[in-house]
Amino acid sequence: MFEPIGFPVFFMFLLYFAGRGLFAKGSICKGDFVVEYRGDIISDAELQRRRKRYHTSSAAFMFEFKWRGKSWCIDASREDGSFGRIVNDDHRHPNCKIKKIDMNGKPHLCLFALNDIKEGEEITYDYGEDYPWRTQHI
Ligand SMILES: C[S@@+](CC[C@H](N)C(=O)[O-])C[C@H]1O[C@@H](n2cnc3c(N)ncnc32)[C@H](O)[C@@H]1O
Repeated sequence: MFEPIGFPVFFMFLLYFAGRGLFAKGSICKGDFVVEYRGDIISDAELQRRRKRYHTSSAAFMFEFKWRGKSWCIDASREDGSFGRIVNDDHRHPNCKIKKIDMNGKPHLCLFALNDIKEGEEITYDYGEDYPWRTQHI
């Protein structure tokens, strides 16, 4: 698993429009690894099984993606204290980008800084699809 360098690097804060958000405790340089979106790495079949059991609040933590021609999902619905699952969406000015990293033949979703990030700035990335909140607040 990938660990952020120089822990503690983040703090959590409650945003009126998005629930919890992740914020930088110190400055982060462009290109730096920031945090991993951790959870269970599951197949598409397992995703369909879990989807039937989950409440929508848990389903919000299912990250679906394609990797090497197959559909995958990181299920981060468990409150395990990891930071990646707390990062919110910003499709206009994200400061991080998700990259798929191969580790022992399995995909890991890692966030890297798109630009220098200042202390106190919220960590964000573009979730990549259209989400209802994008038209609900500016
Ligand atoms: C992976 S969670 C992110 C952490 C979440 N804010 C929390 O409190 O646990 C994804 C959920 O956060 C909320 N969210 C993320 N980005 C948002 C945004 N820009 N505006 C409003 N809600 C957002 C949505 O409810 C979404 O389903």
